[in-house]
Amino acid sequence: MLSIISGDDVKKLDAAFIKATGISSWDLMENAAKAFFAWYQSKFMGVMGKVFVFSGPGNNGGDGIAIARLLAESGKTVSVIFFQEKEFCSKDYTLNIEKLPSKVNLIHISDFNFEIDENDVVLDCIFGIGINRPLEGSYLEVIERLNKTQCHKVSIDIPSGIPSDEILQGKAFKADHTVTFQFPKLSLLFPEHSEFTGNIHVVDIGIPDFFIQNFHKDKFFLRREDIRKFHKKFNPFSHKGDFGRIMLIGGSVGKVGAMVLSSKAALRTGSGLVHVQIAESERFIMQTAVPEVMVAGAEEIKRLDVFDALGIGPGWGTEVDLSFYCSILKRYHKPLVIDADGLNLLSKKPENLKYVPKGSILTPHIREFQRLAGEVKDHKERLDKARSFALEHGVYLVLKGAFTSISTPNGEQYFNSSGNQYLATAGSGDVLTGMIASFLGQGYLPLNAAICGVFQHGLAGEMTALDKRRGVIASDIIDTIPATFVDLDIE
Ligand SMILES: NC(=O)C1=CN([C@@H]2O[C@H](COP(=O)(O)OP(=O)(O)OC[C@H]3O[C@@H](n4cnc5c(N)ncnc54)[C@H](O)[C@@H]3O)[C@@H](O)[C@H]2O)[C@@H](O)CC1
Ligand SMILES: [K+]
Repeated sequence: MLSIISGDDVKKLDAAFIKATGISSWDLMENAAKAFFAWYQSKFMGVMGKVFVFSGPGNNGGDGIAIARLLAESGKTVSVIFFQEKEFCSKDYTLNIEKLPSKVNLIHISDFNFEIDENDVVLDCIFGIGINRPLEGSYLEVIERLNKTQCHKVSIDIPSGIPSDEILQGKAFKADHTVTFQFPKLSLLFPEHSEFTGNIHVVDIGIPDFFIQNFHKDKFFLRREDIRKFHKKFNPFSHKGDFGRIMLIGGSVGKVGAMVLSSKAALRTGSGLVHVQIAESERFIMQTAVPEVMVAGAEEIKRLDVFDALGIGPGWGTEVDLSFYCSILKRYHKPLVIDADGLNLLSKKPENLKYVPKGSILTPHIREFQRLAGEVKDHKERLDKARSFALEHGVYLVLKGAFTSISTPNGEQYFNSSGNQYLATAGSGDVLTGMIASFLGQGYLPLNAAICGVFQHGLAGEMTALDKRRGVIASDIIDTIPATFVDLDIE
């Protein structure tokens, strides 16, 4: 898990790391340049064009000069386009200029002719996380011109113009890829910036995560290698009961498909027993579609304590009797999952939030969260609101979207790295509800259930998109859930 720290803290981190290890700031820049170079070799090997490195006056520009050297040494034709004479640039920038081989063309921006081919590569090293005001003057003109140029575009650390932790004011470089150092900067995860960041890649520059955690402890980026440790181990003596008995509640007339998807997803995630409570008239559809589920009668709804977890909301409709809903919330004393209409019904009467058992997992998408918690001006404010909502109500708030965030009752936020745009398909959220409820029913702590559910849902989306792309439907995601256990090597 990578800690996400603020731009201001990165400077303190660098200083502390340099002091503790005795390495120089130049060495750290060299690590960054080498990490980028390794990424470039793996991803851009086949791109034969020239490389244009646009270098600003700070350490982001310095990274660019060091990268230009490594690329030139590997045989690439490289030009560095600079804006400021070295006297006005950072110390490590200047040191790197002195090490630049003579075969690198060093061109002042005012002398550059912008003859860039489609196959060429532009590296954006104009500004990094040290940007402290909107772009203007020649920086703005150059970036606007580059944004209109057809070629491969890669931003180093962050697209120039975007601040590390805030929403962009004004213009920024539009990259196809952003290669960011050590951890993703918070602003790279904002939907407002997706047109600038392109694909985001995190490369390691050798600062151990425990070191970074000294500076910040409440925002984390979840990666594939982190997921195993959140999983529970089962053994050959485990029986059906160990895999949990869950109850899913929802499925009004015409919307029972949502429960078909949730219950199948729960079974594919490993639940031992899945009961559903749906509109009586839909019973036949349900049992035909998923013979493995048990359709609950009214008496089972009375005895909620026998279930290891509940999942409430998929396809429930908003005409549900609120006193029935509240009686479920009041009588169940363990964490449960609430999604879709289960959330919309809470938005109708927010005072009912007090009946939601502590540690429950709420899974709104952006619009559902807005109904629940009110309007926000941007994603930064939305994340702040998600954090305070989780703290105030003692719940885990899974805010769905690209880089789904999980806000916890103690103020932490976890950002997911798996998934793609193809998950935005009808029923995809119902699948996630089934998966999280399943893990919860298997005895996972709520945080672990949310993390494993969110990550594997995204991973299933990635795996199924390999041969289906925009043709992915929710049923494909369900079919791929078992393969995610294999892929992650989880028993
Ligand atoms: N630990 C890390 O993350 C490391 C970061 N490094 C790099 O260092 C970068 C940060 O370097 P800096 O702090 O020097 O910041 P920048 O390289 O972003 O540039 C800051 C400089 O630009 C000026 N400036 C800011 N906004 C401006 C604007 N709109 N117009 C004109 N001038 C403007 C500032 O006054 C300052 O001189 C990172 O983004 C990364 O690329 C690496 O070199 C090594 C280690
Ligand atoms: K940059």
